[in-house]
Amino acid sequence: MPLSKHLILTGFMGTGKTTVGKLLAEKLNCPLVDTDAEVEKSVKQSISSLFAEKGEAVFRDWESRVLKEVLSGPPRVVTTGGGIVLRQENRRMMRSLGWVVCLTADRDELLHRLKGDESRPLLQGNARQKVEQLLEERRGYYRDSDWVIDTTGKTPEEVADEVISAIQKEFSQV
Ligand SMILES: Nc1ncnc2c1ncn2[C@@H]1O[C@H](COP(=O)(O)OP(=O)(O)O)[C@@H](O)[C@H]1O
Ligand SMILES: O=C(O)C1=C[C@@H](OP(=O)(O)O)[C@@H](O)[C@H](O)C1
Ligand SMILES: [Mg+2]
Repeated sequence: MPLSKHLILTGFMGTGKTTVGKLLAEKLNCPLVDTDAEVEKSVKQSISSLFAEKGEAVFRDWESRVLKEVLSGPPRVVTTGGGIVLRQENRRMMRSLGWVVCLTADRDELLHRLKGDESRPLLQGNARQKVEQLLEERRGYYRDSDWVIDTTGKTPEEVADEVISAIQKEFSQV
């Protein structure tokens, strides 16, 4: 199904953006891009090693650059990193060029999904404390979206179907 605008997934780490985005792209038969994967391709290193070598600010610059480039292309399912909402320019671009669907999940479910994960530099160490602090800092930004979908207790497949039915009215305008 052709999209008339980007379908952008935002939300905290572990809410399932990357997983659900893949299912959405399959179900809608449309192209998919993940901003983290694009950053990794551009810098030719993993996000963890980019954070370790250059720090978060350099990652954020790459993230904004990649978002701008992705959103200037044809409509796609766009999965983002959880911190993309931190910059106002990113939030503005996403709201004006796409439908923004924010995924959420209960804190305990996030911790369960992310347990033992070593690929997310911001959660290394005391993950519970870091999740709580970052959720608190970002809560307002995540609310700035067209739809908020709670994924707690749902399979990725169920979440993808819920996203599709939420935006169905808009699809029929295509
Ligand atoms: N709805 C879900 N229920 C259970 N586990 C999930 C769900 N969505 C994602 N996961 C798992 O949680 C982890 C993080 O998912 P991921 O898609 O990478 O999240 P994000 O991109 O939002 O950080 C993965 O191990 C994934 O398999
Ligand atoms: O929330 C964040 O600041 C981040 C989320 C990660 O993406 P996911 O949300 O896909 O895990 C990745 O962009 C990076 O580790 C920073
Ligand atoms: Mg992801």
